Amino acid sequence: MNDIFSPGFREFSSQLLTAFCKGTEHNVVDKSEVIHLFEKFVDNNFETIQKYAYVDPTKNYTRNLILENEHFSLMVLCWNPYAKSCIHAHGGSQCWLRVLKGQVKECLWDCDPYKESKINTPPHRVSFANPNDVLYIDDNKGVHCIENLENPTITLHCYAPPYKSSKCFDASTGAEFIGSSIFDSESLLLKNPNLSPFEEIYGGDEVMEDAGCGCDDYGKDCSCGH
Ligand SMILES: N[C@@H](CS(=O)O)C(=O)O
Ligand SMILES: [Fe+2]
Repeated sequence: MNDIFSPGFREFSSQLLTAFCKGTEHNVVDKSEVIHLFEKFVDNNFETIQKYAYVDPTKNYTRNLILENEHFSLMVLCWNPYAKSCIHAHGGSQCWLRVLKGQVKECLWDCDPYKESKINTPPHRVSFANPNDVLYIDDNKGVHCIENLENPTITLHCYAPPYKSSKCFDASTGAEFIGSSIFDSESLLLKNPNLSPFEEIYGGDEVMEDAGCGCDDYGKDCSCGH
């Protein structure tokens, strides 16, 4: 394991590895076990994780890899205000997203990504996730897009196993295309010349206000538990 990792990272990484290796025969991991590991790790290592938070102000969102092995990848994503990912599947991986700072809106289409060639309906479900909330998705659950509202936002993602490309759908036409997952930084090595630390661009550690639950937007379920 690389020396840049703090003891907290090493412990978390080895616990994740244990969880992912023991999986089931279909290689599917107990979601709640990973959520529990996320909670423990983030609560004790918030400042270390923030060191990975680099931003390219010209992009929707910036992808910063912390670590990757054959079982999982762990990354910090930084979302500029009003950034949005395309509607996408996750290449067969299980995905956990925890909000560290700010807020995200998730639009979910409850469909089989590999049977669809176009997605041009409103989402089936919309949820909002605030600091400490965890969203989970895999291709059986459907496809999603993540949107950031006005607050600059940082999220921690884990994908098991890692995926390099996935099926995406154009937000305006609904047409499918393949998107590649490119990293702007990898284990603190900057790959993109436009990167600056999140704190330099958006300021320090002021507590972000809980923007509340917007589950009435589409009158459907909300994962916030309201
Ligand atoms: N899955 C996306 C982020 S999100 O929109 O869930 C990615 O890895 O880029
Ligand atoms: Fe995603």
